[in-house]
Amino acid sequence: MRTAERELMARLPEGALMQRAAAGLAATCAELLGRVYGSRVVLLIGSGDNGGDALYAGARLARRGAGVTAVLLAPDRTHPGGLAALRRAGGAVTSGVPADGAGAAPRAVEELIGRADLVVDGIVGIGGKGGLRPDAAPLAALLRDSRAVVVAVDLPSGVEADTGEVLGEAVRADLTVTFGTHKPGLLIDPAREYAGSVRLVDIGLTLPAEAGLEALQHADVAARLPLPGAASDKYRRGVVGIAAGSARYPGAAVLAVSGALRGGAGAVRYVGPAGDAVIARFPETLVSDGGPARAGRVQAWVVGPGAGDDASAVAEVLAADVPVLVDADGLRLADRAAVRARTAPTLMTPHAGEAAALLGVPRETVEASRLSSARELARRYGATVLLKGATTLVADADGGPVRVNPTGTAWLATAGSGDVLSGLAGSLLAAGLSPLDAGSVAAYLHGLAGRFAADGAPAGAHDVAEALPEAWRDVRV
Ligand SMILES: NC(=O)C1=CN([C@@H]2O[C@H](COP(=O)(O)OP(=O)(O)OC[C@H]3O[C@@H](n4cnc5c(N)ncnc54)[C@H](OP(=O)(O)O)[C@@H]3O)[C@@H](O)[C@H]2O)[C@@H](O)CC1
Ligand SMILES: Nc1ncnc2c1ncn2[C@@H]1O[C@H](COP(=O)(O)OP(=O)(O)O)[C@@H](O)[C@H]1O
Ligand SMILES: [K+]
Repeated sequence: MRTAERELMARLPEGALMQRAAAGLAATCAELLGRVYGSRVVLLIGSGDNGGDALYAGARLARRGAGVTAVLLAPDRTHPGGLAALRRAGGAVTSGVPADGAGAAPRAVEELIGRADLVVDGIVGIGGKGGLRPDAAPLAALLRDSRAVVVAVDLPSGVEADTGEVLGEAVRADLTVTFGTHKPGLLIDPAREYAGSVRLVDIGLTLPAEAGLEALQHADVAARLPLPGAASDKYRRGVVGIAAGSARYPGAAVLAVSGALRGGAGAVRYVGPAGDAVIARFPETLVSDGGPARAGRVQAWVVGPGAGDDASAVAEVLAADVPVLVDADGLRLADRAAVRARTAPTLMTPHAGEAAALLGVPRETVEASRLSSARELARRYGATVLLKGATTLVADADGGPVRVNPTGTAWLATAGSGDVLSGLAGSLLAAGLSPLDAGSVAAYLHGLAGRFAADGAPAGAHDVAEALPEAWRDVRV
């Protein structure tokens, strides 16, 4: 962002970029207010350009008849042009600095925020680090109890722009207006949750071709879906092997197969102790006795869902010279050296708890730092890692762009939905997708299917699997 901004700024008249940002911001605020004239708007203003954006937007609203007051956190270092514009437009200004530099915001500011219809958070944007400082933190705390709509400028102040971490107090916004491109902090939890809905304002930047973080869209997924052609047969489409389930958890096998049948492979082979349950539900499954090594040929393996303590199946699968997806119990049973020694691709699909166990850190650490956790796991195991949870991330071992899934929904937090995902992703691997594509396309379809299956009401994992064809069709339109 900074590089792209510098290049563009050098070619444009001074302040042009900020005016574009402010115009987009003001338009969104006006839309949220409905009636601008007579509305009460409070601007929270830090010392940088983020505050400048907010001040210019505030000036636009004041010219349309809003009562606008700017609360300055650094009265001596406020963006001068923005402040002058607000004053010219008839806006008011007050200090937001706590009496002793920390603690509570001034009483007058508390009252202002209490009466506001809309608050614009221009405390800090991409220039901030380390959570809000003690002088700014009380303002974020005040917003939590306010009835006003909170609009964050570029990012909710206090979240880490590059990682999605939240290191201390941060603003919780209803909506964030961001400029140029989405920042990781708007896409990855926990920060994502602070942003509310996100609106992107194009300010004319030329962005680098390769980003640190990528989010597939419908067209990207459609282009990666394995579709049968005239020359296809079931073997050419790919056979996926599922080594899952146990006497205790036969359902995991059924659910993994249900995902695999809807992932584009031409056939699904099942090995394990839940063959009867699988056949009863899905008669098209090729069930074989004996371990993975004695099953027929497959183009990819899925091992682990509900597998209990069968370490031998995991070892046999890891020894196979085809792409392998390791999930759930398989992650616990897999030997790290055996994973690292593999020459065919490996895709690991831990949730935060499993990732924490693999990294030797508490679960909360993984949840608080998803991006670095996924990258670190991928690096340590020399594998592609799909980290499940509120935000699903897929990281390759080579450190290239990480894929963030934009379709997830909390309705997916239901037992067995991860088993569906692993079957689905394994099927895509068997159909020839790279682990990065298989993982991110699977997460995308799975998220959509979760939304379709739930549609505002709880859905079980089997409902998610049954909604996968609808997700395919939706993506292909
Ligand atoms: N460049 C452009 O063309 C365009 C840029 N745009 C906009 O500019 C924004 C970036 O502006 P920026 O670089 O001035 O930084 P910014 O985010 O305002 O914060 C820096 C100030 O905050 C302070 N501060 C730091 N950490 C803090 C903390 N934890 N808690 C509290 N305060 C903290 C720190 O203060 P200091 O350390 O000096 O005391 C510093 O002065 C960007 O997000 C976008 O909105 C758009 O207009 C489009 C065109
Ligand atoms: N809060 C959430 N928001 C979005 N998706 C979630 C959330 N919690 C869990 N998920 C998704 O639900 C699935 C759960 O998988 P997993 O944890 O393996 O459960 P199980 O082992 O019961 O199948 C994953 O795809 C995960 O990304
Ligand atoms: K902000």
